[in-house]
Amino acid sequence: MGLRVALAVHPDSGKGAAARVAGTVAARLRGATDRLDLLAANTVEESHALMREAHGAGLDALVVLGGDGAAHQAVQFCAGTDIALGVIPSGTGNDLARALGMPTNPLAAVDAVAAALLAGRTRKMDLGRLGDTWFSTVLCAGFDASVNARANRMRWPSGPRRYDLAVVAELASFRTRRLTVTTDTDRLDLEATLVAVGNTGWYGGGIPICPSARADDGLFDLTVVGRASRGQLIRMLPTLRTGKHLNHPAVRTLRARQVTLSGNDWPAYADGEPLGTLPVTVTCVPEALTVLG
Ligand SMILES: Nc1ncnc2c1ncn2[C@@H]1O[C@H](COP(=O)(O)OP(=O)(O)OP(=O)(O)O)[C@@H](O)[C@H]1O
Repeated sequence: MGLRVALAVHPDSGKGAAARVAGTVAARLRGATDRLDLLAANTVEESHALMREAHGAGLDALVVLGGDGAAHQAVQFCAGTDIALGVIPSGTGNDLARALGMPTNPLAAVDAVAAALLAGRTRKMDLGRLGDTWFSTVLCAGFDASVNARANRMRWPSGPRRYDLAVVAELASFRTRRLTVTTDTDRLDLEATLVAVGNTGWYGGGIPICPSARADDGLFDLTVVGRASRGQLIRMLPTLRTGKHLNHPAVRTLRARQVTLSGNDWPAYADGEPLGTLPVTVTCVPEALTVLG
């Protein structure tokens, strides 16, 4: 039996960017496989059904063409299996692709994925787990999750500027809340602005919120921002893009295998997707995912 690969496409990702390159991406991947199934889905449910079907028929690798939301769906299928995940970024955020060091151009990325398939080049990465749901990048709650929710609702603009505008809009209404962060080694009780639990470093389209996070150390890196005035937050915002926010006196960092966030009912977002409300307990599962490249 030869190399069997499925290409999961979320056509809408990146305002239709995925649909525009899907044909070329499929053609380039086909050359590196013995069989390529195209799974183009316009709803999450349809995407899950197609992935389940392909999975049942035996699959060596699942390559996803889309943004972090599409990758999040594919991770659910590959986690804890031998099916290798390839990520070809064509969304607005692409933070998993960034963490994997994939080229940002989808055509360059497909060439990298095809080369990895041909060479059988895979590596393992850790994943976060919340109940039955896996996440690959950052779980966040508080100000950043409110920004994420608002950015998801916005139709304009596309790209990272959408997050910048959502930040400004959320600043006007956001209130700090009591938060308890309990890890296997620490406990913090504080009036908090936000908390980010990073398996990898970036969220929001390239913001290095947990700049020291590594996906192969079996640990989460946490960034917790305590009480900060609107003025302090505004001054902190530009430093988010450079990782300098960690120097701010309101910022605490922790490293842990397991984390419980409690003390309020903030919504939690992971990989840019809503994952319920606090309290949540998340665990870093070492080497839970095989990735191509
Ligand atoms: N096949 C699919 N069909 C419909 N919706 C999907 C599919 N896959 C994922 N989604 C959902 O669509 C939303 C946006 O998709 P996606 O993240 O791929 O694109 P994006 O928003 O352009 O990129 P990014 O998340 O990197 O900013 C996500 O909330 C995701 O859960």
